[in-house]
Amino acid sequence: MTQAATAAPSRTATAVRLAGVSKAFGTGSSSLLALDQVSLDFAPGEFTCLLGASGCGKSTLLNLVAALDRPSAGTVDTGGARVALMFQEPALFPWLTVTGNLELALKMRGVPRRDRRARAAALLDSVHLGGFAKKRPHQLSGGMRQRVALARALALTEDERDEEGKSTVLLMDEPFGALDAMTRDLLHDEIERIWRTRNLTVLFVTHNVREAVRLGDRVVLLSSRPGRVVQDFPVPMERPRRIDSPEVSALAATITDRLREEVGRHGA
Ligand SMILES: Nc1ncnc2c1ncn2[C@@H]1O[C@H](COP(=O)(O)OP(=O)(O)OP(=O)(O)O)[C@@H](O)[C@H]1O
Repeated sequence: MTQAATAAPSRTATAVRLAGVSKAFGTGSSSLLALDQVSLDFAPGEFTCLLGASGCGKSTLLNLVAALDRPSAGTVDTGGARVALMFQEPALFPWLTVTGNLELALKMRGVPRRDRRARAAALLDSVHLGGFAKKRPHQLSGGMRQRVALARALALTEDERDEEGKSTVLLMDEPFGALDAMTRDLLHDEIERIWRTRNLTVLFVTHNVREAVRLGDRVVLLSSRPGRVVQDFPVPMERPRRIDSPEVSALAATITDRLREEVGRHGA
């Protein structure tokens, strides 16, 4: 990840910048080009949904932004922002209580012991789970576990220094993919509220086109093998949006047609 010593003028308008990013796995004839020359800018506080057929490199892109992997070419610049990642599976520690899971994340962030209990309680309140502090993950529903996972992702961006004005980057890899439609609807409202109040820059991967239009300020469509940006759709509808509204359905239909074209082209 590029960490420039001095802030470039563009830094104020860009939370994450991918410039000419390619990622190949393997070498020689067995090498696979997962991402090819992807250039994307994400503004601070912007909610972007990434869509594409299976295998188009969406998770690879998130991994690069999280610095879990390095690009084969090009640069990924987060300007030193705090980056948190949330997956489809909540992956909580089953032997710890809900509070224990959050306190551990806060400890990893360097939050002093004396502050952890109160910070964990505040995080739990922010995802409306204040009454479940002492429960263990298996005692919660799937939706509740994802709320805890969201609180933990937010905990991983907490810092004892209160750095005003720095947008936190939250990477979400199909976080609601395993949930039923009603729970997912509720969590859409939750994530939208938290995104607004915390001024998060969100990169949200999904296979669900309506979900992308419900949530995103923009929807970026990627092609497969190699992953390239096919089209960047702005989502102009006012919030709050309903996933089953005619406006969301109409734009989702347009994007689905474009996605089908891409899938047809690549036989994915
Ligand atoms: N560590 C790896 N080694 C080799 N190939 C990989 C590796 N990680 C991903 N790939 C390949 O790179 C391509 C992109 O994978 P990636 O998981 O990023 O796609 P995706 O769009 O997130 O897929 P899905 O929607 O199915 O989750 C795929 O062809 C995948 O097989």
